[in-house]
Amino acid sequence: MYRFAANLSMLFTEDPFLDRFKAAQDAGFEGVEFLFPYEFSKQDLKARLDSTGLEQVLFNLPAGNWEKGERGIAALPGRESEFQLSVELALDYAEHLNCRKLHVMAGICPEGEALEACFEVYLANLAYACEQAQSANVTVLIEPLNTRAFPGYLLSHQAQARKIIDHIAMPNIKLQMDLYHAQIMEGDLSVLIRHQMDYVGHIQIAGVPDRHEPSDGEINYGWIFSELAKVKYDGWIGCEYTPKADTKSGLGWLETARNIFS
Ligand SMILES: O=C(O)C(=O)[C@@H](O)CO
Ligand SMILES: [Mg+2]
Repeated sequence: MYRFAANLSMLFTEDPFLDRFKAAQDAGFEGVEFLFPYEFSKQDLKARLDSTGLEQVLFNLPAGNWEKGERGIAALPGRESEFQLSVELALDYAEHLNCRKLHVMAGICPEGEALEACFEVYLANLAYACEQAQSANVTVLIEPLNTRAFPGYLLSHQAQARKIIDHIAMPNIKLQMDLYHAQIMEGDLSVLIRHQMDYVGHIQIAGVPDRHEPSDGEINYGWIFSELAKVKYDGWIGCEYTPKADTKSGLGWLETARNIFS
């Protein structure tokens, strides 16, 4: 049966970042994920994992200048050396935190650059990242993002991700299937899940349209969890949403899910 990971970039933000590990443990999570660990030392992060017994499930490679609107550099021509350094840094953290999954963000094709040129760089960088990650037993994940929240992001559809994974043709590249993004871009989630399952390395969830608790909005996650059980998904489910109020009071949905699927 799948396990739930708290996304510490979005959950428990009532607490300072390093204290969110304990908050996640207290709330019954078994694992954590987050966007970027790099402003903290890997030793401090490891100490929090050790003291809570939580598993570090996933984090992202550095994604360029986030404040200035960058959303990844893997597809940005001219940034290849920076990308290679980012792979090295992320793998160093992953090894220390015993983390087996890294999300590589493609980015937004800069104005004036041809889309084809960005895709060419993206494919070459992904192949490089997979080669580097292979000996560390790390899987590289790519995630289609919705264009409402991430306008111009290069990867926005599930079929596009499958093509890329087929093209790279390495055993350690998989799909990060975020059902919040998939619902906004495509819908028909039950069929999508059946269709994509062989490619999936990680799943994330949130309510649609506002990215609040999974129980809030148009997706029936009770139904989705049984669909995942039917296709024998036994990986992690990353809880990547912005709580409507405080994190803890919004966790009723998790208790319900655990009761049904334990
Ligand atoms: O926003 C998401 O969805 C993610 O999973 C992030 O890693 C990218 O912002
Ligand atoms: Mg996501």
